[in-house]
Amino acid sequence: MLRLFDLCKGYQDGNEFHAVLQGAELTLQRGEQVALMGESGSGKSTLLNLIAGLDKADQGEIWLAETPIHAVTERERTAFRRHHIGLIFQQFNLLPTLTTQDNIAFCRQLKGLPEKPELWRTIVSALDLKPLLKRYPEEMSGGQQQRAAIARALYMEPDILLADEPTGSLDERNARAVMRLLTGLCEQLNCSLLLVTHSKQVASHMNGSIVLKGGVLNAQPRL
Ligand SMILES: Nc1ncnc2c1ncn2[C@@H]1O[C@H](COP(=O)(O)OP(=O)(O)OP(=O)(O)O)[C@@H](O)[C@H]1O
Repeated sequence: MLRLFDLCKGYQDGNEFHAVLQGAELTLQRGEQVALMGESGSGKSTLLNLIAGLDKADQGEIWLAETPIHAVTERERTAFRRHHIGLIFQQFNLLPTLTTQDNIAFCRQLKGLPEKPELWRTIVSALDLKPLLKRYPEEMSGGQQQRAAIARALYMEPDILLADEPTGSLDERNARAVMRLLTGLCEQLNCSLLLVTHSKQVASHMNGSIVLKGGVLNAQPRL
């Protein structure tokens, strides 16, 4: 599903070039669920942004299924993202003018898929979003917005889900429930999951872990 070859990305910092990714390589099979770990500032969000096609690598290749994300135009990357990639980012990115209900439906509509009431009910109930469906993002707490963002990403039935600390704003009980839902639904939808976390407990829900260190990715033994 996802293959990364020799991925390099850095940022200019005044007169100095700060290398973040220095030849990162990864293969993620369809349906595989992997935790992406690494110290703060090691480049995990940078890596997700490149895979999502929101930023361009300096060097290397990103293949999602048969699409060379590194080589297509920005327009093609956007179209690919809408159809195939679910995103749960740290800033949630809910549309402020839409209610929770409309935010959750939004990405599925963009993809041109018809509604799927059974999947809707499963997601809304598992994430405990029913009482919040009519609320706008500004009327919700960080954890509630995070749950809405998770629902939106899952309801579009992506081929791959990129999640940046999706339980970071949740208490332990909610975090466990959300991880069960995320991993269970990804399995049901045969969706690959690459999930950034600092928590070994969260990582233990996944098939495996990789650690980003010194700009490269290293597979970790099973936790
Ligand atoms: N747009 C940018 N311009 C300059 N430097 C950047 C930019 N984005 C990220 N960086 C730098 O790249 C490095 C990696 O940042 P990134 O956010 O990917 O790390 P992270 O592993 O996701 O961190 P955290 O766990 O704290 O979220 C950091 O040193 C950061 O300051």
